[in-house]
Amino acid sequence: MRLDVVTIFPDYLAPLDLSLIGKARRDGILDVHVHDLRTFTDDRHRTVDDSPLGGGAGMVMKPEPWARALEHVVDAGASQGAPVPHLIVPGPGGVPLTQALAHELAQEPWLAFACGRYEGIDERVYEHAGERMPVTIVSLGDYVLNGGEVAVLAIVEAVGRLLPGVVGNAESLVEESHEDGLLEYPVYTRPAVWADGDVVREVPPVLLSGNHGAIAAWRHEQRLERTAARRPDLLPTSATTGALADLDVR
Ligand SMILES: O=C(OCc1ccccc1)c1cn[nH]c1
Repeated sequence: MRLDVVTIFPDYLAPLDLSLIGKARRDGILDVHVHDLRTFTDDRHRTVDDSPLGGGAGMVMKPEPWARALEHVVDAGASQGAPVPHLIVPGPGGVPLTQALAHELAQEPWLAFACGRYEGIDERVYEHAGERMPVTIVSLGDYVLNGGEVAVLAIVEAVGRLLPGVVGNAESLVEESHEDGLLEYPVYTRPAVWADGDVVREVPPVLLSGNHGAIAAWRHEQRLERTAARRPDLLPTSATTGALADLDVR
């Protein structure tokens, strides 16, 4: 998969050289290109923003540098088996990033990311890009960041880890939170009995029983309880009125 990122803070994307994503790049699974938006300005001050027309606080990102930058990305990556990338623009007003969306994006040969800053990007950039490539505004959640770079790191990690060969043990991708609509169960490791100062903390005995059926059942129960307690919105309504309704969830 080819990834292009356009930003005024290229250094913000340095973490993409680390850990699993960094290894995926070295293994040739990911081909990441970061572009500095200021490369595509045409004035001495390399201006990327200006005051909002119609008034209001803050600054808006100018359209011309973005149009030039996106044209450069399309020209640079044309050999991807796709003539254009799917442009992802992080923003508070976008569609929610979900595990389902991450799986969809992981199927694509070429993604490009536009990192907004200030009060946002001139709306005509979305129109201009939308005439040339698919454009999706993606939100990480209902809060406001100062720019899209942090969101791009999150989206690239959520998508990249789904690509074959990136996560060593593909088993660990199954039964995660949200993979099948339930939160994950609690996990434990040695010591089975932890002397935490003068408090002794033990692991649920079922996990030491060797009874894999009982362990699977206990884990499923834990996932239902946690989902009912923390994210009832994820549960189908039938479940909340049925078996779960009388669960003692704190
Ligand atoms: O703030 C966000 O994106 C950065 C951004 C983009 C455009 C203008 C200002 C800030 C964001 C919040 N949830 N998901 C993304």
